[in-house]
Amino acid sequence: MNAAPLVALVGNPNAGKSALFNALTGARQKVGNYPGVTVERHAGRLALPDGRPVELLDLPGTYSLDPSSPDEAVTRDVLFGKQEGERLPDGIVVVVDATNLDNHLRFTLQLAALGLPMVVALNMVDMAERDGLVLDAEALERELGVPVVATVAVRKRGLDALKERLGEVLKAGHKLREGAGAQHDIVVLQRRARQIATAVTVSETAARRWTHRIDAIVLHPVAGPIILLALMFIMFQSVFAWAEAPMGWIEGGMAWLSDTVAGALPDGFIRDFLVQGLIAGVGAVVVFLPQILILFAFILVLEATGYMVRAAMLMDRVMASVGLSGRAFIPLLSSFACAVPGIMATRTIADEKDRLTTILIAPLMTCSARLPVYTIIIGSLIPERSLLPGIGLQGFVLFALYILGIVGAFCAALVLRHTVTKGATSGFMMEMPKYQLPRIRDVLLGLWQRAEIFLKRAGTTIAATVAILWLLTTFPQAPAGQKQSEYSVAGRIASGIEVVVKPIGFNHDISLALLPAMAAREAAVAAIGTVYAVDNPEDAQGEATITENLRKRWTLPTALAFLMWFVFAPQCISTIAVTRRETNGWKWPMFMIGYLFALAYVAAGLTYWSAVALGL
Ligand SMILES: Nc1nc2c(ncn2[C@@H]2O[C@H](COP(=O)(O)OP(=O)(O)OP(=O)(O)O)[C@@H](O)[C@H]2O)c(=O)[nH]1
Ligand SMILES: [Mg+2]
Repeated sequence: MNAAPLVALVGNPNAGKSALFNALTGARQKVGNYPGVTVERHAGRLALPDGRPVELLDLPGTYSLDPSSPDEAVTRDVLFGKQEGERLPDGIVVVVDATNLDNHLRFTLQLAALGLPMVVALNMVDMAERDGLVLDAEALERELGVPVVATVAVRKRGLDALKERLGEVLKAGHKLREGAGAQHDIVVLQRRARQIATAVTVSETAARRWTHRIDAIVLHPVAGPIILLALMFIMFQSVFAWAEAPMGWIEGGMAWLSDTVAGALPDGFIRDFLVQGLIAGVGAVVVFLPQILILFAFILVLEATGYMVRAAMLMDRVMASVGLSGRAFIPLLSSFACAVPGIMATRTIADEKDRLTTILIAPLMTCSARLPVYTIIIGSLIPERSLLPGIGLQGFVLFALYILGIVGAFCAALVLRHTVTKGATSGFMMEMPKYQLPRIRDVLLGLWQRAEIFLKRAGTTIAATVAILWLLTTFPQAPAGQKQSEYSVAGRIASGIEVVVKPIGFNHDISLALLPAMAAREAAVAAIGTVYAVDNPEDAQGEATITENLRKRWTLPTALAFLMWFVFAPQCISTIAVTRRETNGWKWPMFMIGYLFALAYVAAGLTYWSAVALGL
């Protein structure tokens, strides 16, 4: 006697598979209005209209056939007959949520390519109707080439038709085409899903229509990446253009504070320490607050509108091509704020080697602590010229440095994935949220948090670093004719470092800034400021003075080499510490330090010598 045919219920999480399973079999599987309710298979029985029995399997929801978590893997293994003790299913019922058609059709398209006997249950049509969304099930059937039945699982609507169509396809039967459905490019899948969704939509609300129209542009194969690049470009131009005025106010405030403290205290060590050391050092960093806030305002707004997920999707192909998991996008994006939360966010990556690769390249994303260093060097030594009307050279260089970090990270990932962290890549799928106008309150709250983090750092790590640095650069006092910045303890340490970094064009100022930059990268700016302050104590302090001195003491090749160093070098200690914690040992942080220093040294050296050769 033949066993009853086996039919599996598959689909995205929260599509209503378990509800449909219960309705069809009379079982009582747990249903819940959130993804991931069902985490293992459940079997039940139903009778087709002609009386034949069918064994029905309820499976965990999954976004694709490249599952990223163990419960999702159950679904794939069942479909490919790889699940132990389970036979290959004779057919599948794909459950899609009618209110979320384009997201769910992505997976449906992958499944259709398998060639198994298949019926689509267009579920939750009641919810769709309530939203003013009318879908044409017959048109969907034509587009997909498989039977489509509209259902409302919770009201048992459409069940008879579903059973009827299931009986038909089981009778007809198809063979499983192993390896078919290999369309892994989710942007392509998404586009096809969107086309179908648009074709079968009879009417919809204005909000949904807009989401589709915008997506057709921002996910377009050519326009999409251009828009993404343009947005990033505008972001970096604005960092320079809009920050100027508020930076001036902060400078003014710091100058006032410095004058007030200097006026209130008698000449001597304490006054110098406070004015030249602490206030000047912390002030040199705090002025960059507006730039950091502008950068984050952009990122927060893009996140809130729903655009970031689209950007992730656009990047997925690039990420996959260097062997990174699509899930790495969010941790890498957070690393633009700081690598520490970025590295912690890699915990969402299930595959160990994927995760390790992401951790190792996270420090290459340009964290916000590099911004002050970049902008002061660029502002001082890159001429303020227009490349094109409205496009400044300075903003362009900043943009290029960010891009360089990203390119460097991708190259590193490619190499790592073929050597130390060899392994297969898994794709990813994400739910596409509707577009929304960002809520001002949320954006302001996010900015406030960033400002708090930044100012707290300035008041603690950076203040401590500049205080120590000032002491080390002030003592011992240089005899007449000797430079204080060279004679002092810090100066002598720097002279030692200089031996190593001179070949890549670094001067004594830079050598002195490298150590405090390990505590916090921004401290490099403060360190350079301190050098000029101790050498010329009678000069005014602040950004303008640093700029003037930089122009006098640095050459363009040196400045470029220094920028290059900051793109690649593994600086701050916190990143190293969090890497140690997340990888449970010293092996990987050591490896990270080693490869990043090597990269930084070579990149800075190449830049320096090319710039010299070009006569810059
Ligand atoms: N209005 C309406 N709600 C439905 C329908 N089908 C399912 N639901 C509800 O949608 C939610 C998700 O249903 P589930 O059956 O748990 O979804 P699932 O696909 O099994 O989800 P996972 O097990 O997480 O993959 C539940 O709150 C159901 O009550 C439907 O046709 N109409
Ligand atoms: Mg379920």
